[in-house]
Amino acid sequence: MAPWGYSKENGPATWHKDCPIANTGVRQSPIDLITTGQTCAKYDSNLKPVIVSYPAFSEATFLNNGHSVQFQPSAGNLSELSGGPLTKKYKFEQFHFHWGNNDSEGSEHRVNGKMYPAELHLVHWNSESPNFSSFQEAVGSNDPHALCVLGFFLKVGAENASLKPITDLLSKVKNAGSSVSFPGKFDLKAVLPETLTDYYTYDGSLTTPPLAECVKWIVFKEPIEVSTAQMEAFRAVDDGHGKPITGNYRPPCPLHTRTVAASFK
Ligand SMILES: NS(=O)(=O)c1ccc(C(=O)NCc2cccc(F)c2F)cc1
Ligand SMILES: [Zn+2]
Repeated sequence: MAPWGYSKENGPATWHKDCPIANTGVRQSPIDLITTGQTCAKYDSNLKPVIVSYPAFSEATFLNNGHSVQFQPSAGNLSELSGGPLTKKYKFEQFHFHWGNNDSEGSEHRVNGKMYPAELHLVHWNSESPNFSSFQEAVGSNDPHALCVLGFFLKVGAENASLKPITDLLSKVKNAGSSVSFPGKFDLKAVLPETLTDYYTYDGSLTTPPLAECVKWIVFKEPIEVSTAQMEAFRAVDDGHGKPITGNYRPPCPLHTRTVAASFK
């Protein structure tokens, strides 16, 4: 089978062929985050702010893998995540984005059915587990919280100066499979809202094959602003079949018996 993607021929509705968990899994991601009514997110006063320690990355690769663009620092990076719903410390692995070809679609998670134009995923793995000692092993470990992904919605507004080094690099990785070593330092902390207090959290999966059900998801309520020009820069990145990547987002999956917790009222 052709490698998975987001077209009619290889998109989310076909992934079950190589990845049965797509249809049989009961903790698949993304989901629609419902804030009122029966199955809505439930306020949990025990949920603490998320704590990130992201010293500026000095060595990293920026890659177009044909289904997203990904920023991956060298293995030595010391960036860590803790707090929030987590009981362990997590190591930063990479960040990447999901986006649409217009401002009314693009995010993977939705809020009461509303999609944002894009979503940023900061991927981490549990560095304190005795069962694995790398990201790859964590994904394959069957540990329900082997990974923690922080999701941030992007919305169109003012130019985001902190993300400019990334959006300015998109033209350099236009072709699928191309990568560049990131020039200089990148301060990821500056991209995020100061306070990481208001978020939804639930147990889910990778949103792309192998769709492993090993992710503690933390999706922040407050979107990050980017300019129209910055959004357009994502939409010019190619998918390896001579077309721009437009709509590299999976539709929402059934909640099943899961509950979503909210750290805010
Ligand atoms: N969108 S998301 O945040 O849910 C997500 C995060 C990471 C990956 C990933 O690393 N895939 C490649 C990969 C690498 C090593 C081992 C794997 F199993 C694997 F899928 C996929 C989806
Ligand atoms: Zn993602």
